[in-house]
Amino acid sequence: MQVPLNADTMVDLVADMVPESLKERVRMKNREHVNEIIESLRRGGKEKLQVISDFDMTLSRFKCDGRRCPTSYNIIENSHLVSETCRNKLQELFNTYCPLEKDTKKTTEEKYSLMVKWWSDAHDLLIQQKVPKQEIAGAVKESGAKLRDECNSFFKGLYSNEVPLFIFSAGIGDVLEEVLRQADVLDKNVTVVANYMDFDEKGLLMGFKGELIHTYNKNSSVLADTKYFQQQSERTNILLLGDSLGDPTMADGVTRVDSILKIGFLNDKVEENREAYLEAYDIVLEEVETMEVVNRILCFVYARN
Ligand SMILES: Nc1ccn([C@@H]2O[C@H](COP(=O)(O)O)[C@@H](O)[C@H]2O)c(=O)n1
Repeated sequence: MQVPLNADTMVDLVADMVPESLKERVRMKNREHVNEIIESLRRGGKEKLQVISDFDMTLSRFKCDGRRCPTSYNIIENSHLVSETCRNKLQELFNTYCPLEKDTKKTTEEKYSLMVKWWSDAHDLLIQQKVPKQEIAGAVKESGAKLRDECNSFFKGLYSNEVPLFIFSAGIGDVLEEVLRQADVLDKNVTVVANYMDFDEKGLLMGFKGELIHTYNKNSSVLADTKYFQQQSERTNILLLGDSLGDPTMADGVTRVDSILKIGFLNDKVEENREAYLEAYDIVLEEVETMEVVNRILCFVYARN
């Protein structure tokens, strides 16, 4: 259900943030509230802003030319770095657990242990393959992984306006960093927390570092080093970007939040998932492969002087 804007009291900023071509695919449960948050982000300006984003299927594309794009795990899984038997087992895991991950009828508690099992089994299989560090860049190059349209402007805008970007991902850190490096957007304002590979002295995968991060523990519980958010303590306005129902908790570790705008990319099974996404996010972008709406909001914030 969409709440009508009270035209007497509020300028409809959202109208300027949504290009005509995307109007039908941008939804909000409460447009008035979204207007209020955007206005309050603008008042704080770029100095008060920090961005927290998921990676797979949020910064990276979900589909390209009608075909699914790979996640950071799929990039390794589809490459020559794993045997065919291993690939089949990883795909079996994906086919079993991905629908459970996306199931909006199950609670987070119900999904939690299933996700731990998925990630742990996949890590075990990858470790058995002794994936060589040296060959990750080649696998990324050949993978067909792509960032969303207008992602370059998104990254470069944040960098030139000195706005920090925290990428909080349950994907493979080494792989997603390489995707960003090859797109030439891995700048100094970007911090990544993800599942990083651990290599032996020969550069072969022998484990994963730190606590396992999966879709439903992307919150302060896995941020062993809380220094990052302490360093950003003056930045009390948050723009959060995600694609799953686990992503809205990514800002839980932020020391103080004045305003937060949560934007969710609903990539698949739109009708079925719409209600749950409208509950979880302030703005829902349905099958939208571009960062245009996000960039317009950011430009509006940068423009304050
Ligand atoms: N073995 C696996 C485990 C997870 N995935 C998918 O990767 C996504 C991870 O990362 P985010 O950047 O979105 O946090 C996750 O949503 C899983 O669907 C996978 O492909 N293979």
